[in-house]
Amino acid sequence: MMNRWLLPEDIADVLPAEARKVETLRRAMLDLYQSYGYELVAPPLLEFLDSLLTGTGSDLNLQTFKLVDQLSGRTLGLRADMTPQVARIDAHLLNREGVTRLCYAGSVAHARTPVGSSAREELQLGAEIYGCATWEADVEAISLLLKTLSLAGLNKVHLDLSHAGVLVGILDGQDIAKEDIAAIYSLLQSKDRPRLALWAKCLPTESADALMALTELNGSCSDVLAQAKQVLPKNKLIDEVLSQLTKIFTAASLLSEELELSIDLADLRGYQYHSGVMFAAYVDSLPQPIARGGRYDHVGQAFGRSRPATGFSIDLLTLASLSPAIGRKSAIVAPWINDVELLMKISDLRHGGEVVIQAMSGDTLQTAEYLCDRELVRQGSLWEVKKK
Ligand SMILES: N[C@@H](Cc1c[nH]c[nH+]1)C(=O)O
Repeated sequence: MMNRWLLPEDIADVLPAEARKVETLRRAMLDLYQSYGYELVAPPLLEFLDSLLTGTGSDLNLQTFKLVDQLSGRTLGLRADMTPQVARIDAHLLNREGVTRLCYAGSVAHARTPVGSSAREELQLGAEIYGCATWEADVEAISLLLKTLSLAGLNKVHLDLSHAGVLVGILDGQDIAKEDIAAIYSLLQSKDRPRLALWAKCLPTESADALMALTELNGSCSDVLAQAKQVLPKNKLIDEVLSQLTKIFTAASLLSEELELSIDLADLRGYQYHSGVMFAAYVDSLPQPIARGGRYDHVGQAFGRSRPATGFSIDLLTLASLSPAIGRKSAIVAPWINDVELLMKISDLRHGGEVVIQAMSGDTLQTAEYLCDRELVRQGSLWEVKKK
């Protein structure tokens, strides 16, 4: 007989001790974001596909599960990323003029398992800043990301900076179709030098050389920035890209002593909606980035209001799996009998923060999360806590 509880590939249950860890981290992070003035939002799990994907690229479309709405007959998308939804909330619903800080935590699903991962469902946690076009917002996002990792016990972090505008700057002034730019972008993402060289042949020498040089522009920030100034074309867009990267690198290097910073100008791992500085954070024992973020100034525009935007997101399930274990909470065992004194005592203890488990008949109290090291025993007419 078919196993009825077989789960789809790369979809899994989260069992008690792990689920508690995830929830403890979720609460800690949302409190942290609140202490910085971020407001919590909760966009829906499902939306009409066209609005869910407004202002994003084909990469997010490929990642999105689709289903038919029985009420409207229209196609719905199950979100694969909450960032564009939060941009919609800022652009459309809040309609504020100044800087808006929003945070969120919710499930997202990927139609295809992301490279290097073994899960198609994530508990995405993130923080986004709208209405600030300058480096302070990017640095605040990076700083909050580092605090998030540190609160989860991960202090040794490597941050790779990149910029979605480099390619635009290299191809500036060339008559190249949008689809061709997307094709070059994905070759850069996969660092496919031979096929890039074929594309480069169609470009003027300066752009062709810069495109090929891009795949080598990675390493320590100051070296890469100095080299980039020499090999990339000299135009306004490239100047802007390099000056933004310099500002962010300088400010980020002051954030933590344990932070290692590097630049990889061909590391275009972000989604196609990213438009400016992008970053990816790496920790030991995970080959793929633990968190990603960056600028996406054009998503709000697609919702009718152009707003500068930057932020980061991280999968809480992955974060919890790398975070040191939380010790088992100790608990008090009480009998399940009709006794008003006992019920009052239990209520007081729970109110005071203790875990009290009332053992039912035949209950062997096998819990992954609680260590039952004390019990409630009757002393005359009173109930007292004694060591087991
Ligand atoms: N949601 C993006 C990261 C991001 C958040 N904000 C800006 N960028 C991702 O999953 O790659």
